[in-house]
Amino acid sequence: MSATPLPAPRPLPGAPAGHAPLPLVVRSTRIDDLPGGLTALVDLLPDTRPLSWVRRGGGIVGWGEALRFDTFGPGRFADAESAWQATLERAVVHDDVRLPGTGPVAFGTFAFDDSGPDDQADTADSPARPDGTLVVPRVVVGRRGGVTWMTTVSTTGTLDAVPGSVALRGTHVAPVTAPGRVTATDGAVAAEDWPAVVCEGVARIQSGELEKVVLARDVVATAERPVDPRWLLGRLADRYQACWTFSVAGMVGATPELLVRSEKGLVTSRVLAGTIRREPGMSDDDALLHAAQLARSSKDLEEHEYAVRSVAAALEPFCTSMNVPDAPFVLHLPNVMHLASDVTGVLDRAVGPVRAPSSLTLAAALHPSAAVCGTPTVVARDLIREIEGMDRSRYAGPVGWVGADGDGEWGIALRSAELSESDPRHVRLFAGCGIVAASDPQAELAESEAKLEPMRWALRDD
Ligand SMILES: C=C(O[C@H]1C=CC=C(C(=O)O)[C@@H]1O)C(=O)O
Repeated sequence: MSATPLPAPRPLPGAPAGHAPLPLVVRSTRIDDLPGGLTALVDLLPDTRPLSWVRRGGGIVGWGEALRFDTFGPGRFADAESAWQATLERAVVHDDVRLPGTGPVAFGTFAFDDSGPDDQADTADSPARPDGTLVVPRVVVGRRGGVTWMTTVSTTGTLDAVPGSVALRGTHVAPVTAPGRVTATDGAVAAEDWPAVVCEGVARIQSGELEKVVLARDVVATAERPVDPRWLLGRLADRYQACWTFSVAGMVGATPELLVRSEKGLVTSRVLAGTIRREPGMSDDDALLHAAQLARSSKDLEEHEYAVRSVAAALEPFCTSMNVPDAPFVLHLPNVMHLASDVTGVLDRAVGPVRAPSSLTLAAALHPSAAVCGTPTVVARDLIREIEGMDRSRYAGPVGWVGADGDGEWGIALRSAELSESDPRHVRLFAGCGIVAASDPQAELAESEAKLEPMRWALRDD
C-alpha cells in the first residue's frame, strides 16, 4: 500500500460547512472524588471504544471521539503527527493541573508494518483498515501520584459548562459483561506448523543472512457473547501491574515493554528480550532460580543485546547524553520473566525544525526495534513478510498517547488482542519470540504459549 494524503479530520459537530473548523476547547481540572485502587480508572470506562493507558492504578483513560485521524502506509506516523500539530494550533486550552497527560491528549495505535496484506479490501463497502489511528477523546480522566484530574474537549467552540467532578458523577456506565465460554482456534498458521516457520528462521540465521528475527503467531478466540473490552482491561490492570494496560481503537492488552516515554526532556525505553516461563504456582525460591538461569543464558543474552543496541542506536541522534546499562535485570511477571534494560537519555532540544521531537516522532524512529523485528532491521522485516504467514496488523506496533507539548508514552502492543470490527465475539490474540542461531523451535512454541497466557486469562469467565 502506498502513502495516501493526510486524511481530513472528520467534520466537527457544529462546524458550518465551508467554514474554518471551530477551535477545540480543552479544559483540565482537578477532581477529588475518585476511589483508589488498581482498576479505579478503567472502571470509569463506557463499553464503546474505551481508551486506556494505565499502570499500577495511575495513567489516563478516555472516551468519546472529539477527533479521530486515520493514517495509511509508510506515512502513518508523520501524517498522524501533522494532524496532531494542526489540531493543537486550533486548540484553546485551560489547564489548571499541568501534569503529564493533562491538557489536550491523543491516544494512538499503529500497525507493525507499513504495507498491509495484498488482499486488503479498499471499497466503499469495506474501506481499507487504517495503519495508524489517533483519537482525541471527549473526556479524559487521569491520575498521577495523589492528583486526579478530568479533561473535557469541546468541539462546539465553547467551554463546557459542567466542571470535572460534577460531569463524572453524572456519567452513566453500563455494567461490564463477561464474555461467557470462549473457544480458541488456530490463526493464520496452525500451532503445530509454527515450529517449521521458526526452523526456517533459524536456518536463515545460520546461513549468515541475518542475526536475529522475531517470529509471531496468532490465535482466534470466539466468545459466547460480544467481548466487552472493559472485562479485559479490568482483569489485566489488576493482575499485570508491572505492565501498561492499553486500549485504543480495538487494540487491547497489557504490555510490559515501553518503547519510549518522553517527559520534560528525559527519554526512557524499557527494552525486553529473552524470556523464561513462570509456571503457575511456582514458589518464590524456584522463581529466583529461574531468574538466575535466564540471566546466565547466552542465547537469551544475545537476543537481548540486539534489542538494546537497536534502541540505543535509534535514540542516540535525538539525545545529548544516554545511559545504556551494561547488563540487564530480570523483570518478573505472573506468566514469564524477561531480561530487561531501561535505556535513558537527555533529549537534545535543538533537534527538530522548531522544537524537540515529540514522543510520537521518537516512537516512529524507534519502531521496529529488534525486540519485535530483528537484526539487521530491514533483512528481518523482509524475512517476517516472507515466512511468518500472518498479518500482524497492529500487534507489535506502537500504542500509547501524546500530549500538547509532545511528551507522552508509547508501548509496544504485545500481550495483546485485536477486537474484530465486524463480529464483536471474535478476538485475535498474538505472541512472538526472538529467534537467534541457538533457538529451539519447540521451546519457542512453548514460549509463545506462555506469552499468550495474559490475554487467554483475561478472556476467561471466572
Ligand atoms: C514479541 C514478543 O515479546 C518480545 C518482548 C519480550 C521478550 C521477547 C522474547 O524473549 O522473545 C520478545 O522480544 C511478544 O510478546 O509477542
